Amino acid sequence: MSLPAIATVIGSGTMGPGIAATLARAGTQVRVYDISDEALARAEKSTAFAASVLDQIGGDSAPGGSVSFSSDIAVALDGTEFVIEAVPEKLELKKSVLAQIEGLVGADVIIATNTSGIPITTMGEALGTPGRFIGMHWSNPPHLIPMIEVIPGEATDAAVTDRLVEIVKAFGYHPVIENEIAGFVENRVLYAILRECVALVQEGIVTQEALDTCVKWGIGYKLAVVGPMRLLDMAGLDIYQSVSSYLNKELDASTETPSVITESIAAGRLGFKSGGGMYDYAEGDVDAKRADIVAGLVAVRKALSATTPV
Ligand SMILES: NC(=O)c1ccc[n+]([C@@H]2O[C@H](COP(=O)([O-])OP(=O)(O)OC[C@H]3O[C@@H](n4cnc5c(N)ncnc54)[C@H](O)[C@@H]3O)[C@@H](O)[C@H]2O)c1
Ligand SMILES: Cc1ncc(C=O)c(C(=O)O)c1O
Repeated sequence: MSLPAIATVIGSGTMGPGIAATLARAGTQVRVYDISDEALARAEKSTAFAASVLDQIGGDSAPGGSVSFSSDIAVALDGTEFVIEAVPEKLELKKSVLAQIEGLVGADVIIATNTSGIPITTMGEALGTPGRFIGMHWSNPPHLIPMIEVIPGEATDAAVTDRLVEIVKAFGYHPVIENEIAGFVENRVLYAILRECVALVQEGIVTQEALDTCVKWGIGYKLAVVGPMRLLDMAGLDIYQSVSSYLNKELDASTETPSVITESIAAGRLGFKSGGGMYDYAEGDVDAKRADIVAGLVAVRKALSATTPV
């Protein structure tokens, strides 16, 4: 199982640095490109931080890996074997970036996208050679969550899917191959959970602190160890039938983004990145919370690696 010798990450915001650090630790020379010099400067720091977190997890660090940063896309793509696009989730922007990439790389270079759920076939329309294009959906934070959704579009060559699975396994992550569907699998499940959680808080059924406690120490902890399909076996399918027969029709089924979210965004409250969102954060609180989350994820990942994969 071999990794690409040289890979390029296009877009160095929330996701790019952790992706770069993960591939570099496995031995790949990673080039990171962004249109924003400020984003590149921030990414240098967050890539170094992600690398230090990977040291905490332990495991092998392959020789030869490195990360370099460039504001010149031609430099970042020169000689590359594998490209991961991680620019904002806007279809037209992604299409134009993909076309730009295609014009600068060799015909055999795989182009992957980290889209959270835009159909791969739709994005692939931007390319003259869509057979080389595939979804590679990392979960945030990408250097800590060792699962990647692999989503071929209608035009993706089977050999490209096979090669991506090989690459994912080579850096020690679990590849999950899926048929194409909007939102893919992980975000369909996550957004079903988030829709119900936000509705319960917005309707005043529960405070957000109590909701977070319930999910973290209840289903969150449990689902980290037992997947939903096996949880059904653990609970009993008859129990699921009884409860779902009266509960499913009560669950939130709204199709719009809830007002508690749109009003927060309108007020400039986006979460950690703006210093406030669902919660308020005083000076230093965001860094402390991020450190707490990283420590928890490192500990849980170590514990889970001693259990069966499914
Ligand atoms: N944030 C998450 O939790 C998460 C998780 C999984 C997947 N994703 C997906 O990954 C992708 C990136 O998300 P993110 O959260 O890192 O976004 P982000 O907004 O944090 O970062 C995007 C970066 O792309 C750069 N950029 C914009 N236009 C560009 C261009 N033309 N060329 C190069 N760089 C450009 C921006 O300057 C920015 O630094 C999106 O498709 C998103 O849906 C995000
Ligand atoms: C809220 C939210 N939306 C999308 C994604 C990934 O595409 C994530 C994540 O990876 O955690 C997320 O939390």
